[in-house]
Amino acid sequence: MALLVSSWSNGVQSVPKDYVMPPERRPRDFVSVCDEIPVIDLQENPKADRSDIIQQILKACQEFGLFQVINHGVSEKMMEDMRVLYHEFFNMSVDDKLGVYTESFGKGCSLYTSGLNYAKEDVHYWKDTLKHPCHPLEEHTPSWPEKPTRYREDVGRYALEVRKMGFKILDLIGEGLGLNKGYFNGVSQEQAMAINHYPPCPDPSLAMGIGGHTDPNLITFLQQDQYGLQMHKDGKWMGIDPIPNAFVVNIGYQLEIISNGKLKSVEHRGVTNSTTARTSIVTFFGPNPGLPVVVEPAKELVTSTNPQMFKSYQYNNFIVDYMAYVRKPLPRSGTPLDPYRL
Ligand SMILES: O=C(O)CCC(=O)C(=O)O
Ligand SMILES: [Fe+2]
Repeated sequence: MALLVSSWSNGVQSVPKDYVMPPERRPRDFVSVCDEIPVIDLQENPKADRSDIIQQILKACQEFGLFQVINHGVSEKMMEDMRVLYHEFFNMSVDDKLGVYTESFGKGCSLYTSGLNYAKEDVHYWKDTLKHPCHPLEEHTPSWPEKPTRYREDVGRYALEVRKMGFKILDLIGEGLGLNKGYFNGVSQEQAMAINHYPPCPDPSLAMGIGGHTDPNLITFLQQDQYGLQMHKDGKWMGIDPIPNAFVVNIGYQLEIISNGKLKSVEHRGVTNSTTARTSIVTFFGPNPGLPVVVEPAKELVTSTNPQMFKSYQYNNFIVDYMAYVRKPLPRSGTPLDPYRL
């Protein structure tokens, strides 16, 4: 438990040496917040009908692999309740957190620190994460934290609301790509949450909250309370403006493959700051990583002028390869998509 950054970092004056990133992995240059990242209003009105919204989403997924949504249907009250709940969670006593604490990332519900393999890392990330599966709820809520006492009920309701929003957005993407309605149902049975907590860091220029990575799943929805998220585009890191009550939506590897390369997955990372703790509440949709779900470019998108770009494969195998890739020491060559290209 002593390992959790939130349990030892309060008041530290300097970054401990096993958290000081080598120069090439530091946040480096000042990164400005990018105001080109699309903010899409999901509420249909006379000015923005469904086909307008679909076009905006597709364009954003092709150019950026990431966008923000507002008027998405998840109530502001519920988003605020989540912020308060997780603030309380990460400020609980060590004893209260012990029930879900694990030495490293694992299956089921776990509270762990840094990256996916603390023991084997040469340098650690300035982050603690609580993560757990969410669907179906009845199967997973018994493994969730018991404290704060409202945790299971409130997070359960949030997970259902985010699920509705998620499928609404997937339907819009599917319609825009010309896929059969419900195409994504078979590749989005898994819904999981990761709540990342980045305590204030005495020198954010030396440390990293979460290193650059691309999500392996289908699509990700992120709620954030402070600046810290950055995306990599055209060789540069760009900051993402935290808009109150918006969700950041980013494309994962599976959606890039299913769209036969039309939609782009996006590399992103999280930096720390010296004054305020930051918490991101992240929901991942994707195939079940424990099952041999077949993923491949949608047949509708493969034509003689648009030949198939990726192989057909089983998602459980993809995840094994992805985990092996992210556990390799840096710098790594290639990307986890390379072995799947045709
Ligand atoms: O905390 C953030 O802003 C990024 C989190 C993230 O990328 C992830 O959990 O996959
Ligand atoms: Fe991510």
